[in-house]
Amino acid sequence: MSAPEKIILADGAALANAAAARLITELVDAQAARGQAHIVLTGGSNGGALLKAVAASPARDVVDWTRVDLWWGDERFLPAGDAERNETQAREYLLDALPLEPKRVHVMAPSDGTYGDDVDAAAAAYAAELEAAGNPAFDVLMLGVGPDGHVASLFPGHPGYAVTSGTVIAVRESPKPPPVRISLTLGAIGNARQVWLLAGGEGKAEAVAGALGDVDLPAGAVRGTERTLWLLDRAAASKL
Ligand SMILES: O=C(O)[C@H](O)[C@@H](O)[C@H](O)[C@H](O)COP(=O)(O)O
Repeated sequence: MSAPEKIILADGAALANAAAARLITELVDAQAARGQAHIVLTGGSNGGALLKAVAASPARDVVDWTRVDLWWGDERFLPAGDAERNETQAREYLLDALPLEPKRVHVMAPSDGTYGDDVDAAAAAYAAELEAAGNPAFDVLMLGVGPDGHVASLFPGHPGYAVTSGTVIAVRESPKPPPVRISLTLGAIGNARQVWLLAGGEGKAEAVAGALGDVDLPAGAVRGTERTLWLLDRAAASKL
């Protein structure tokens, strides 16, 4: 478990660019050390901006994308191709432009896929996929932070936050729409070498201050084994 550290950037654009540059470097380092890299993507605006910044970076070509495994921290349980799916957005912002190995792109099932609308079966299938890959220690796991202090689809006071076993859960009645989701558990998140929390904008300031203070929030509960890094802009850091 690593103690939280923070880096404060001027604004949202600087936050996205700094996180993108850092991600590219970490991917290169992980591949040099271990031959491959596992990263976990997040939904949300800050995670999306990071992916767009990677897409726009000339440095992205130093990564061997054919040896990157992509996972998701959470997914909105919607039909394949739905514009609100985190997968759909990630493909549009970055993935479609990369020479990825399709079998290394580990998407959480849509609501009209193999498991139909059975979100429990879809969550179990993702846990099985992680297990089949050896429950990898993710090199970098990125998380957006909600104004209520949620990360992935683990919401304060919601049952998923209290789950202490297993790697993947089905989430119902999510306070943030859509209501049905799939999420990594706190335990699975804690298996990452590096956990990065991305938060930009004034709307996040209270959650950031609470999570880095002593409020019991999912954003404050996550830790990487080697590093827990908050990447903030000035507005999100304004209540620290
Ligand atoms: O699927 C999702 O909605 C998320 O993965 C969620 O956890 C998100 O990252 C935060 O809500 C922050 O989102 P914003 O960056 O858009 O505020």
